[in-house]
Amino acid sequence: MNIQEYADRDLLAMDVANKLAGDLETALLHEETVAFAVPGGTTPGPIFDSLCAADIEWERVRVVPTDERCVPQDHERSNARLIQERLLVNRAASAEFVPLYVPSARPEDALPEVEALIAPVLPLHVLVLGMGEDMHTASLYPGMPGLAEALDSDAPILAVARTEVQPEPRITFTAPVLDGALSKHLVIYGSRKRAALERALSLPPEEAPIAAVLSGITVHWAE
Ligand SMILES: O=C(O)[C@H](O)[C@@H](O)[C@H](O)[C@H](O)COP(=O)(O)O
Repeated sequence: MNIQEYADRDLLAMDVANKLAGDLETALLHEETVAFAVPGGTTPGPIFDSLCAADIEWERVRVVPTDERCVPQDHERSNARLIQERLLVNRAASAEFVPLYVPSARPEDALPEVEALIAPVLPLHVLVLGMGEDMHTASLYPGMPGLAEALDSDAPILAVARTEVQPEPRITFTAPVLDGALSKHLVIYGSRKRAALERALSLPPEEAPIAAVLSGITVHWAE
């Protein structure tokens, strides 16, 4: 793991967008199609705003969420909506979006259909993650039911029940899929998340799920 510090969040967003464009371009030299996994939340928007204009062969890029809230794509909490509105515009509009959520009575009922959608996309080539102050990443939360499975499952995705910290059920990539990405980036802002990351270095993934994906990752941090 290496940490790159930035003077402010704007500089971070522009530089990370450039680095991601470079990673995607490199992957496109070796692969016919490239899988690019991105998080939801409040952090990635400005990076997307810069990255969407990158002059790369977006038509060969498949964009997939690292995790998804089980809500309709037009819902304000949908990661698919965030990605469609902020990343898949401008030149990046020609990329293919692969959803992690499809409507179903229960999230777990949709897993076979979603797995069929993502199987041709895997493995992940370029990955961006966020992290909460509780050291969760994607929808892998400390102490959540099913975390042990999510940390070492052979299944690429899991349905995660709603908890007090997340108001809706989710679908998430499992830790081995995220950790196996060829190029991994974590973007965090502020001293509290920086301290949480430092704590995670000495904790097991069961207590700090981010610890399951830190090998070889580049951390981008601004206050
Ligand atoms: O669907 C999500 O919410 C993300 O995938 C989640 O893992 C996010 O990256 C962290 O919760 C950090 O969120 P912020 O960027 O809002 O701090």
